[in-house]
Amino acid sequence: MDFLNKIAKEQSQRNQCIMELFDDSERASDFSVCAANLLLDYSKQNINRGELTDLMTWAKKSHLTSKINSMFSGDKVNNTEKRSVLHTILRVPTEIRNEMFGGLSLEIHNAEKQMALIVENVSEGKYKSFTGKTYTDVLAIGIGGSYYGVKVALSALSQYNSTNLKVHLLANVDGRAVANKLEKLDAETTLVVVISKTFTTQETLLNAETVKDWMTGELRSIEAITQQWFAVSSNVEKALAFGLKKDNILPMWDWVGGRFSIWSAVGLPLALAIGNDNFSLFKEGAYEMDKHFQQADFDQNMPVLLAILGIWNRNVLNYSSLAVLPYEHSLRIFPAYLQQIDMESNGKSVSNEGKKISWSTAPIVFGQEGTNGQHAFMQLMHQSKDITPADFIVALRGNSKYKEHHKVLLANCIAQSEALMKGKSLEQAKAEIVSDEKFSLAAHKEMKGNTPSNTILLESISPESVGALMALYEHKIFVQGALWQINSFDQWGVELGKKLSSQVLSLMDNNTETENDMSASSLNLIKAYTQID
Ligand SMILES: O=P(O)(O)OC[C@H]1O[C@H](O)[C@H](O)[C@@H](O)[C@@H]1O
Repeated sequence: MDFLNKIAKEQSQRNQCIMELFDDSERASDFSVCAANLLLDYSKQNINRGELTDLMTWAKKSHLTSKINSMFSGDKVNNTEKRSVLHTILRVPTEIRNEMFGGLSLEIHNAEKQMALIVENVSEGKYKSFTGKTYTDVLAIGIGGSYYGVKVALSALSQYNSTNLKVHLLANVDGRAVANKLEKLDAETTLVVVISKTFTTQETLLNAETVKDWMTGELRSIEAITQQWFAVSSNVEKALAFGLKKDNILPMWDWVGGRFSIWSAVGLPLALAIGNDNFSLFKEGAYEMDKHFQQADFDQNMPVLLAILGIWNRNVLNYSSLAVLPYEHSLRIFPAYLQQIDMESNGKSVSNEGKKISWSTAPIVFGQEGTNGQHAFMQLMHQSKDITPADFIVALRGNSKYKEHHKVLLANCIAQSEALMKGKSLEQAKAEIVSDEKFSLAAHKEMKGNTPSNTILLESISPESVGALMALYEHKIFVQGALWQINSFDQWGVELGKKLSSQVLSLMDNNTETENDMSASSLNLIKAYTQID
């Protein structure tokens, strides 16, 4: 990182205007790249050719190629947990995978077969419920990585739902969320999938217990659980102890990180909605991106470019956030999904060797559907002092029935990236003042501009394009972690809160034996709870 520190110092007085970079007439076409049917236009970034070339050279010198190979070949790149990171092999076509990974490939193949069979039999009504009914609904219980991937892909691909099953997700432990789901469901026709890699996650287990009580109450038999419930977990013992049938437990391997696990049996609820064929296409799209990522030169490599531009913005230009703005209703969950895969992966400050690092890592990722953001937080992006880089994501084709809507959507997407870059000078604002307006109003209308953005174009929303998009960001995050020299695949930072929540729970139950060193603030809050009737 010495190189980055050096250029960050040199750049501290940098006053480069993005618009001026377009004096280079080839910029728009040269600063864009296609892969897996996606197009990334990064010409609105605040970086010139020379700077980009220097960053590429730095990435090469930082052994990025060997780090990429290392991940794909199964080295234990998750060094704190001594695990390989191989979600990518779940997307490799079987014949190629067999050659590369032999025994492991067979294990994957068996899980795929088991999953495809469940999807086929449930959606075709061959698997019946405990009372002999055809399933109408699926309730998937899981949180974090056992939720976001499914959630984002389910909503992105809702137009591809090809079975008659309605899939519902339950992540939040809030009783209101549970009540809200259960009131819509009929125990006789609901199939339940518990997704938990560890099968120890407090929220998931409590939700699962409550749903189990509901179902056994409704159907008056514990046998319903053995028949109507499936689990996806690496902790078979715990899943069995919960009451699940061995044949109904699908594997989750320790070499697949939770937040990268949608490609495994964790994708079961998704496949139950979109069907086996669409699920395969979803993986194929991701595989296209994997091949591109492994083969393309860095200056034509979409994930590498996205990662390096993010590092430029974070570590050289010192921008601390990233707005993710899908101009696409079906991608509305994408910012929330990215928050997990980006911030949980790279929100760290210790190197792989366990040393404190001096550079910043993951930006604060936020966002929502772009059109809605325009009428809310984008005011800040246009006029506050801080610069917020943005990723615009949009599909060229929208809903075929409402073409005019899609034109307006796309127009807004392009206009916002233009406005963020161009801004409006005080002079321009003054020139717009009409005679009965106060001249001082011009200052309020000035817009800072010079805000960098990427635009990612999908031809249309499809299983392949959504798969490719998700793989693109997975790899972007991997590259950033590799260059920041951190482990993107652990999440020790979430542990303390979990431990303290057990202590708090015990105090809430008035358990006087509980050892604690809670602050007076927290003890007061606990007391407030214990005093309600
Ligand atoms: O799949 P599970 O073991 O239930 O874990 C669910 C989630 O909880 C953890 O605390 C982590 O923050 C997530 O990375 C993980 O995906």
